[in-house]
Amino acid sequence: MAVPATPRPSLILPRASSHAHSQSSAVGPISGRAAASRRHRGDFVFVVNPSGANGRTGKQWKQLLPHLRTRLADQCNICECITSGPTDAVDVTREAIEDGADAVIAVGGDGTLHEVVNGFFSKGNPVRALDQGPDHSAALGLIPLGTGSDFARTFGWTNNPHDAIDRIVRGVKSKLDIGMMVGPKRDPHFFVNVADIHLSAKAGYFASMYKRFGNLCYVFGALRGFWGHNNRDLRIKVNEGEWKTVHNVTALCIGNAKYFGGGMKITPTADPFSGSLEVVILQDFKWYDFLLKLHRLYGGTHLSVNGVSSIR
Ligand SMILES: Nc1ncnc2c1ncn2[C@@H]1O[C@H](COP(=O)(O)OP(=O)(O)OP(=O)(O)O)[C@@H](O)[C@H]1O
Repeated sequence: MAVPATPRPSLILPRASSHAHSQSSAVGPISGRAAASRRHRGDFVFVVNPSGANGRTGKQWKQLLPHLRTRLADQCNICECITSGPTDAVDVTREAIEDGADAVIAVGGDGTLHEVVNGFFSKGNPVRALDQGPDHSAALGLIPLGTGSDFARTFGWTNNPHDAIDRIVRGVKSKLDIGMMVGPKRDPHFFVNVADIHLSAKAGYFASMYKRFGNLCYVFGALRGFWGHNNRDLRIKVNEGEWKTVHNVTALCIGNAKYFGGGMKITPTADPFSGSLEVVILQDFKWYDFLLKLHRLYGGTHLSVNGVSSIR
């Protein structure tokens, strides 16, 4: 699917679902001071995870808020929502959009962003404002302040919140692909970065115990994940092809964007504006293979390593 190339988008509009279609109701760029006073002031909701980056997100947010208010004062009303625990950001986002928010901005890491993205949907459908016209849409935004903040890396963004505020003030928007996961009985679940199965999913789980070590938490999490890990045969089907068995799978990663694990460029050719996903499969990896090939993972040069394959 052709998507206009937009340099470094600051606010991004999720496509309605998967890669199938795009919303036509993108809001235009935020205009200058004079025009802003004549037209609707946007309501921007900042969903902040105070526990992100081992508690650093909450502290940074407190320092940032006065600056943010000054920078955005002319453009929008600012609403601050501090999450109370896991999954809270999903509900807060849904409520904000139903109440007519013009943008919901995740403040934190990839976990917070993931919850905010899922708040844009309910039972697989885009959430809509209750008393705005059908043309109204809410934008997704990000102030990356997490441990890994891996989604932001694909755009070359760092954890510098002042840069993020500059992007929000500039107000450039772009449509973004969103991946969709459908289980046998559950509502669809959406992802914007990398979805993964088996060892790397365990690594993400265990990494949460080592966040105090910064990005290294993902390396420690992976090594912990290898403890008692068995590579497994998986049956997979890609792009409406035939089902095939892939033997001794260590991890299977489906990338809409390039990075996970605190800077590992796991799906190096993924592009969230391309309309397609990249699938990378690691086969028959042991913990020592992971350590020996770690530099290749960080550099995104692992696709030529034995036991690694990529499908688009
Ligand atoms: N108030 C809270 N207390 C504890 N946990 C929370 C709270 N709010 C959100 N969370 C959970 O914290 C998880 C991790 O947060 P987040 O992703 O922002 O930071 P991080 O893990 O440091 O960053 P990254 O995922 O980029 O490495 C989220 O997935 C969310 O479920």
